[in-house]
Amino acid sequence: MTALQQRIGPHPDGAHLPAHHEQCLGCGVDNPHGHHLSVHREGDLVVATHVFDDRHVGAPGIAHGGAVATVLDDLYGFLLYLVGEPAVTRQLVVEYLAPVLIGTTYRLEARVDRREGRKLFVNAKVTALDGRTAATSTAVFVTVDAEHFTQARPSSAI
Ligand SMILES: CCCCCCCCCCCCCC(=O)SCCNC(=O)CCNC(=O)[C@H](O)C(C)(C)COP(=O)(O)OP(=O)(O)OC[C@H]1O[C@@H](n2cnc3c(N)ncnc32)[C@H](O)[C@@H]1OP(=O)(O)O
Repeated sequence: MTALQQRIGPHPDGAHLPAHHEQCLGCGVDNPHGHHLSVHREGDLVVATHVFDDRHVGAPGIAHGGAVATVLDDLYGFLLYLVGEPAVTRQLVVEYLAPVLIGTTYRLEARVDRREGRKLFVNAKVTALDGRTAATSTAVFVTVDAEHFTQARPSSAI
């Protein structure tokens, strides 16, 4: 069984979901520049509690918009464990409703809205603990076969 197949699951409700791989910018524990996202399943949602730190600053004290997009993109990547098929981002849209503050705890959640053939229409939001939504997002992922991930270099990482 490949590492990719092992990650497909199934993953029961409440389960912690495994990182895409150790070096993943979003969730890999061995990436020193990464966000070290820790994600679990809540029903049809994938959820993370996340704090952006000084490595991800844009304007002083505020998370860089690209860092927020990175984390959302990676969070969507955990929905694939629920879908049970690999897919990649074709389109990513982020609405920045309020500054995402460095050193502040946010709840991130994502879900699959609908599927049309190979296309997965997904959405997400970033919410402060006081309930205010700082960002919302939609994305289109397209399912791919395992060979998609071996184009860049031979690897069994994912
Ligand atoms: C389960 C376990 C998973 C394990 C985890 C895995 C690792 C995950 C890591 C996660 C890390 C985080 C995530 C990352 O960072 S993923 C990394 C960033 N993303 C990429 O590198 C993807 C690069 N792009 C590609 O490789 C190709 O373009 C793909 C493979 C995506 C599609 O090229 P392909 O030639 O195969 O397909 P197609 O061009 O015919 O298009 C297919 C369909 O899509 C429709 N379409 C196109 N655009 C749009 C749009 N904007 N709105 C709505 N629909 C759109 C299009 O009309 C067509 O529809 P239809 O005609 O079929 O009806």
